[in-house]
Formats: sequence, C-alpha cells, structure tokens
Amino acid sequence: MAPPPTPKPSRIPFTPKRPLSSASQYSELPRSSTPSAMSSIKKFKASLSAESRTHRLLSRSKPLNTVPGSPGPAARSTTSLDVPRPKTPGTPRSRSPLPATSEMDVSRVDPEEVLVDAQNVEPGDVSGDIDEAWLTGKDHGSEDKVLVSVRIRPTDTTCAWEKAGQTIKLQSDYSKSVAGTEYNFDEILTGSDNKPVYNSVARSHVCAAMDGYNAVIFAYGQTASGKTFTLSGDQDQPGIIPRSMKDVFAYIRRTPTREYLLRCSYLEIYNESIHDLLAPPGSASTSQSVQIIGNGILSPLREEVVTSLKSVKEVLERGYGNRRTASTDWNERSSRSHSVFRLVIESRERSGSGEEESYVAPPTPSGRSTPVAPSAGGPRLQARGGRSVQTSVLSLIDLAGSERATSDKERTREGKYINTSLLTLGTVIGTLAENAAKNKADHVPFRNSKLTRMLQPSLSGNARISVICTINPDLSAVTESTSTLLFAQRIKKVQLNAQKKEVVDTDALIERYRKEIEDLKARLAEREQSEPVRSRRLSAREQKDESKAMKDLNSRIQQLTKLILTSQTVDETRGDDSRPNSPVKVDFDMSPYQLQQELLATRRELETRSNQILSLEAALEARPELPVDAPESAKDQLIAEQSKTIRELEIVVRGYEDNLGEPLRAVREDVEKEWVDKFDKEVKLREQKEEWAAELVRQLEKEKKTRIKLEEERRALAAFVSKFDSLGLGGLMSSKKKLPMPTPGGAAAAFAERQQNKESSALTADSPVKIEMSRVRGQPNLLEQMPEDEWSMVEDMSFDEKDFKAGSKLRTKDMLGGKENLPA
Ligand SMILES: Nc1ncnc2c1ncn2[C@@H]1O[C@H](COP(=O)(O)OP(=O)(O)OP(=O)(O)O)[C@@H](O)[C@H]1O
Repeated sequence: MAPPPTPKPSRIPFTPKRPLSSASQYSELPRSSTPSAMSSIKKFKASLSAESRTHRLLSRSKPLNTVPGSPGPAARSTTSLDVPRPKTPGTPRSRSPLPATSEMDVSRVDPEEVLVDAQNVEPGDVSGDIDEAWLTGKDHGSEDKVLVSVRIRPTDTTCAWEKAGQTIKLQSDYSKSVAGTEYNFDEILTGSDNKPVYNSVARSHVCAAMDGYNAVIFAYGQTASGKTFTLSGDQDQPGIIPRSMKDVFAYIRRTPTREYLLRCSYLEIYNESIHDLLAPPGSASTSQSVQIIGNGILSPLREEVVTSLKSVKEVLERGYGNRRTASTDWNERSSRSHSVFRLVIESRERSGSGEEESYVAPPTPSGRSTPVAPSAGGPRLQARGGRSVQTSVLSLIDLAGSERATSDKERTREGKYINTSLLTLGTVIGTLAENAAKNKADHVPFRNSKLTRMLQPSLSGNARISVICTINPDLSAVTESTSTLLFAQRIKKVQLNAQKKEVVDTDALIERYRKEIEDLKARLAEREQSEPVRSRRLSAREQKDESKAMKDLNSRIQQLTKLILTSQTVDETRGDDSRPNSPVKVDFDMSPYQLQQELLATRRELETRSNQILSLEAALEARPELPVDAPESAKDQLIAEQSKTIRELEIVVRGYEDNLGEPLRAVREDVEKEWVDKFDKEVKLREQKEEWAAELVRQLEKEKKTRIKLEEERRALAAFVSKFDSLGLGGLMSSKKKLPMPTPGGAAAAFAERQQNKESSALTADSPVKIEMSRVRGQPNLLEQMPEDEWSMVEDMSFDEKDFKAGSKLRTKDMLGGKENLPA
C-alpha cells in the first residue's frame, strides 16, 4: 500500500490543515468570509491535543449551516412563533410552551403533544427545492439495488482519475498497475458543491424514509477524502444531513393528510463501543456504553423529539460537539469514530374530525383500559381511530476513514479499530453480494463488529441504501482509492427488499369490519326477501347477475369475518416478516352460527390475554420504580443507590470467594503435592525399569553372540570329527586301545566336560578349536563320545559337498592351523 499523501501546503488546497487557497482552481466557488458554525468548530477542535476525548462545543447558540436558497433568519422571523398558526388537533399552537430541546427526551413527552403536520411546519424549515410532482410521482422504496456514487475530492495537484459519464478510470499515464480498469457507478461526482450531491444521492432515500421505508445513507472512503464534508458540509455548503432535515419538513408540509412524530438520536462507535452523543453530561448513560439488543435496536439510547429544523439543528450541534475528532497526519479534524445520526419517523393519517381525536382505546373485556407501553424499538405513536402508524428510520452515517499507522500512538490504536470494523464491513458486503449473485445463503459475519451488527437489518435488505464513496484523487492515494472503488463495486451487487412497517389499530379495524358485516347482512336479507318477486320480473341474464351479486355479498361477509378473526393476532399489516400466520383457519362454508361461535371463542381468548396483561401490569407496578415524570435528580439518585447496592454486592461476593478460596487453595496444594510425589516416584520406577530392560537386552545380546560362537565351534568340531574319521584315525585308535563302551550318560558327561574345557579355552584363544593330540589319541572316538541328541544334529547338518570339498582343506587348515601335530 502506498503511503497516504503527506499534506503539502504549497500544492494541495484541500489539505485539511489549512484553509482553501484563494489561488485554488476552485476558488470561484462561493465561500463565506464569516466563519460558519462548523468552521468555528474546526478552529476550536484544531487546537485539540492528540488526545481524542469527548468534548463539547464552546457555543451552542451558533446556528448550523443553512441551505442556500432557503429563507434566512430575517425571513424566518416573519414566520416566528408568535404568529398564530392554525391549530391542529393534538398539536400545540405554538412551540414556545414546549420544553427546551434538550428536555425533549421521548420518554418524557406525550407524543400526541409534539406531532408535526403540514399546518405547523414553519415555511423557513422547508427546503424550497423539493418538487411536488417528483415527491408524489415516485415510489421511493421500489429500488432493490444499493445506490452507489463516487465523489472525487477536488485537488490542485494532478488528478490521477478520469471521469466519463458514470465511469471512472485511472488516467492512462498512471494505469500501469491497474491497466485500463473502468468502474461504473450510479453517479460520479466532482467539485465542492454539495447540492447536486444531495439531490442525486440522498433525496430519494430521504423521501423513501418519509414514505415508510427504512433508509440508510453512508459515506465511505479513506481518511481526509471528504466524508464529513459530504455528510455535514460547512456553512457555505451544507451537507446531506442538514439538507435532508429540510426535506423532511418539506415533505411533511406537502403531505397534509398525515401527522408525524419525529425523534432523533445521535451515536458514535468509538474503539468498538457505542456511545450516546446526546446523553446529558454527567448522567449515568454518558459513561455507559449503548448495547445492541437485537435486530439493530439500541439501548439505552436517548431519543429526542424534534418539531422544527431549529430543534434538529440543536440536537445535531450537541451531538456533533460530542464526537471524537482529533488531528492526524492527514486530517486536522479527523473523525475517530463512526457516527450515526438516526431519525425515527412515525406517522399516521390525520383524523378527519375532532370527535375521533378524543378517541380512547376501548376497555379490555375486564373493563380496564390499558395504555400500551412502548416497547424498545417499537412505535411511540398509538394507532388510533383505525389509523395505522407507519414507522421508519433514516440513518445518516459518517464512517471513520481507513488509514495507516500515524505518528501518534493513540491515533494508531484508534486507526486499528477503525480499519478492523471497515474490513468487517467489507467482508459482510462481499458475502452479501456473493449470496445475491449466486443465490446462496452463506453465513454473513455481521457479529464481527458493532458497525455491522448495528447495520444488520438494513444490510440484510430491509432498507434503501445509498453509499457515497469518497476518494482522494492524488496520485499518492491511488491504492486507497482503488480499494474504495472495489468496495463500491461489491456493495452495488447487494440485493435489497425494503418493506414498509405499519402498526394498525386492531380494535378500530374490527369495529369497522363489524359494521360493514352488519350492513352487508342487512342488504343480503333485503335482497333475499324480494328475491321471489324480483326473479319473476327479471330476465335470465339479470337473474344470473343478481345471483352473482348475492354471492359476492356473501363472500365479502365471509372475508370480513375472517379479517376480524385474524386482525386480533396481527399487528403489522404489510411487509413485516415477523408477522405471525393467523392461528384461526376460517372455513368459508361455515354457517353464520358457527362463525359466531368462532368469534365468541376468539373473544374468550382475548379476555384471557387481557387478564395476563393485567397481571403483568400488576407485577410491573409492584417494582420499586420512580414515575416517568419524576425529576431527573430523583432518577439519578435511584440509579446511584442501585449502583451502590450492586457495588456492595460485588464486594460481598468477592469477600465470599476470598474466604472460601483459602481452604480450597490449601486442599488443592495438598492434593497437588501428594500427586507430584506419586508422580516423581512413578517416574523413577519407570527409569529403573527401563534401565533394567536395557541391561536385559544387553545380556541377551551377549548370550546370543556366545550361542552363535558355540554353534560355530560345534560345526567346526563336527567337520573335524568327520575328517578325522575319514582319515581312519578312529580305527587306529580303537585298535590300539579298547575303549570302554559308553555308558548311558557317560558320553554326555564326557562331552559336557569337553565342552566346558573347550569353552574356557575358547575364551582365551583366538582359534575356535584347540585340540591336544595327546589327549585325542588316548581318548575314545569323539563321535562315539558325542551325546545322542547331538548326533542327530550332526546327521541333519547338510554340507554342500562342493563347498565342503573346496573349503574342507581350507577349513581344516584354518582350524588346525598352527597345530603341526595334525596331518595336513
Ligand atoms: N469536495 C470537497 N470540496 C472542498 N473541500 C473538501 C471536499 N472534500 C473534502 N474537503 C476538505 O478536505 C478536508 C478533509 O475532509 P473531511 O474531514 O470531510 O474528510 P473525511 O473523509 O471525513 O476524513 P476522516 O475520515 O479523517 O474524518 C476538509 O477540510 C474538507 O473541508
């Protein structure tokens, strides 16, 4: 990997460490002489030491960037809060009575009081760019591919890349290594103007989110390539986040039929732990990291209700100020974390009359009205008066940039975490792309990093995704840029299937169906009554139509009855894969009586469920918990007390373990000692046995050698004796002296004696045979003296006659060599 470009102030105008050069080729772009809120942040941050720590903005009162073309502060003052606005039921006339934005924690406000609709959106909060025809004419969630764009950061050094329409490739002069590779994307963007970037890469996704689809927009690229500039921008060039917020309000203004609850959260993933950027300073949640509790749901995470662009800006400023940034070798204000700004959009149809507004959830069969407590990740807005609630999340993500080791140790450590999570993101995207291409379902390692775990539901398909891959066009950054382009290519292949999520008001729906059934039944009865009279008057064709109409009425009644039975078990009507199948199978041939019975049974089931809910509620109430509206200090105190109790319990547990540990350790040491001794003994014993075995082997070897020697001697002796006999010496000897007949055992004894003598002499002499002729002559024929069993051996011995003849002389000579008293 080639090293990243070292900022050279004289050549690179976009080097983060210094402002844009006026001599730059892009200097004609509009730039404000007054420092923006963001640039003031930059100045403040620039003085930060290498310590990457949480910090806050010095001044929160400074406004965020405004989108050019939108009414400025002066224009906005004409639509200020004191101008009476039409009252929308359930929405305050003016926002002034609302608590300050920092107090807009979603758990503390009544959602019905903070709704935003077309009538209470301030004109100044609205983007003037949004086109109504475009807005209504598109299904913003229909795309099943990730929208992938590449943004080339401007440079006044040589740009190594060449853009042609939707294609980008390395300039031919530099394309030796990656010869001629062309990359195709949905958009290739250049320049410093953030407006076209927003329009082409983010607007449709923001509208999809407003339409009820989850949407994710993120910037990916090497450090200092312009991700933060693209997402947040500066005062002159507001980025995707501020522009999308304007479009959110523009959308609401142009959708008078619906009302919205907007809540936002801001978090960062720093060194693989998630931090809530909106957590109040000093609160327990500031030090506590946020957990992913499944399906991308985060807890505890502060969510603040926003009702105007001003409140969004306040939240953004607060969160942005808490982000971890630090000066690196490449970027003066480098993001050291992945930051995620999330806007949860809940909406439902506006009620038509004031009557419906006062709608209260019907009491349970037991007579008690039970408010539904919001579940983690679930909607806050309640489906009322038959109006379902649509929920979607818009996530705007500024990823930290991939980088190499810097001169600073802490930065290098952060860089490792950043690179690892980006690598995991790459692997996850790669697997998803391959699964989509080959129609496979291979395991996707979402759990390998917090970032991918958090993005799992979106990357798995239930979101519209737009990725802006930012590249540094300098020659020295070609390797990193190529890797970014390869990532962009992979993510292009990921398949999406975004679905809307809607929660319906089942009670109201059932009531509506019931009414319709009654109505249809009445119509049916009416028709049936007039049937005989009418049918006489009707033609055959009309009669056929009539019977068809009645059949239709019947089937509609059956259909509605089925819906009543199933809607009680189904919360989400459209496109949620968690939607359960109806547990009740309706037989369309059932009689109305049977259907009524079914209905009764289902009602009973409902009552049982309600009782269960009541007992759960009682259990919940029994918990020592502060009321929701308790002051923050009381909550903090409770948390502190509980933390203290936990700490005390931990100390007790530790002490218990320590006390219990001592005797256990002693026992363990004793047992260990005993077994170590036993083991040593066993080892010694084994060594001895091995020694003994080795000695035995040695002895055996020796014995074997001796046996071989003896055997040779015996053979030699046998040969000698046969020779001796063949020379007739045996007869001579027997004629001279009459030898006694061998007695049983006598020959053996003699032989044994002789053998013994021979053995002892064999050990002292070189020759295997030593014969004293004096003794030979005076003794009986050796053959006669041989023990009987030895005879058989002699007879069995097969001598090769030739060998024997040839070698006998030699052998005899050898054997008798030096024995002059023997005939040759
Ligand atoms: N398209 C652009 N036009 C003008 N200036 C740009 C552009 N892109 C980036 N810059 C400037 O380059 C510098 C680095 O950009 P930025 O901080 O957005 O990079 P980054 O990719 O977010 O880096 P990091 O990953 O380190 O946070 C900033 O000073 C920014 O203003």
